[in-house]
Amino acid sequence: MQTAVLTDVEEFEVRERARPEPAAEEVLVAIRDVGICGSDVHYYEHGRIGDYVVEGPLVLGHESAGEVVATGEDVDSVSVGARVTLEPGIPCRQCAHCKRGEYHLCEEVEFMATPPHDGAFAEYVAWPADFVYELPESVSTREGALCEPLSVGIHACRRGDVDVGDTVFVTGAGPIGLLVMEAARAMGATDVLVTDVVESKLDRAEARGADLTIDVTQTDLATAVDEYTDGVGADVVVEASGAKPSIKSTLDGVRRGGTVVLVGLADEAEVPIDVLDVIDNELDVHGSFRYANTYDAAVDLLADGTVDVEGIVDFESSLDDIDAAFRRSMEPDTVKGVITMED
Ligand SMILES: NC(=O)C1=CN([C@@H]2O[C@H](COP(=O)(O)OP(=O)(O)OC[C@H]3O[C@@H](n4cnc5c(N)ncnc54)[C@H](O)[C@@H]3O)[C@@H](O)[C@H]2O)C=CC1
Ligand SMILES: CC(=O)[C@H](N)C(=O)O
Repeated sequence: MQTAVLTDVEEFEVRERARPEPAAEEVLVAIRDVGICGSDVHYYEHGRIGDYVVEGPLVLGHESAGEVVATGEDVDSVSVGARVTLEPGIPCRQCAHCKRGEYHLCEEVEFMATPPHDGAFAEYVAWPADFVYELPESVSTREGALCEPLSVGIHACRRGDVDVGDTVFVTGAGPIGLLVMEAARAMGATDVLVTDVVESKLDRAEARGADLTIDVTQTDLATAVDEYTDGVGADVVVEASGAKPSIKSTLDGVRRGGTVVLVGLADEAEVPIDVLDVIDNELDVHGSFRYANTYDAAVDLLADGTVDVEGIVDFESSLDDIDAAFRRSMEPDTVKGVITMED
């Protein structure tokens, strides 16, 4: 089978590898669509993300979906021919976190395309049957692949306890910010405010239903949020840019007693925030890391049309053109590219 292997910084090779055999509890999936995530692009450009260093050939890609073509002998939950989306993190299933249901916090999790674990830019992937989710007919494999970033959005909104009638303020209109916006709407938020520094990203957010978009290079964020909320502030702020000034500004947008959810990963781990502000205004500040127990909800939201992930996709490309696809993904206007493999 063909795989796109990252062999060096900014260097892919499309290589032949042996097709994997599914273990007893696994299914073999013929991959159809794989989204290109910011983290894939980061590994491509820099060969590392923080302490995760690419030390050998690595297959990137963790936003994937395809068709089951074989099942291991113990699998009865899914059949050959089913179209499925693959949840990319496999936990140990034994530790205290796994047993509490917070399996995304498992220290032993093996996450696709996070060194040393290979990802899904490959014709076939063998994957545990309990971490694939069947797609109904109305959901394409391209949409199925985007259950991954949608899951990040769902989890962030759950962390923020987004509720009916809330005003949610999202900083950063990349794929994650846009899907936080979609998830917040699905959970009942009535007003969604979005910031960015790139005009086309804000146009996209507006076209997808943001009630107010704020270009923070032109407009003072605190004033804009104040005006929109009659001086109250947003109930929930979700930081989805990873930009240091944006992280600091979350406290300017949230109401007293409100919640800040930090999703964006800053280049530097330390970003000073005003703790007196947090205490005085009794803010809840939550980290949000990946997701757990979100895929069923993501598939349902796509199936009934509550959430539209197609609107974040800019282009589709093939495994053979993966290098050009990654270069295009590095452009500031691009939100999401998808690698598609024909059957
Ligand atoms: N906590 C988690 O589990 C996860 C975290 N992430 C992180 O979330 C962040 C967002 O992910 P993507 O949407 O894929 O990234 P992205 O880089 O595509 O989008 C970030 C957006 O923020 C905008 N931006 C830059 N500076 C800004 C500022 N000062 N104010 C407002 N917007 C600003 C950029 O123009 C861009 O549109 C990244 O930091 C990523 O590493 C992504 C996935 C999972
Ligand atoms: C941080 C990322 O973008 C990636 N999706 C991950 O969960 O590791």
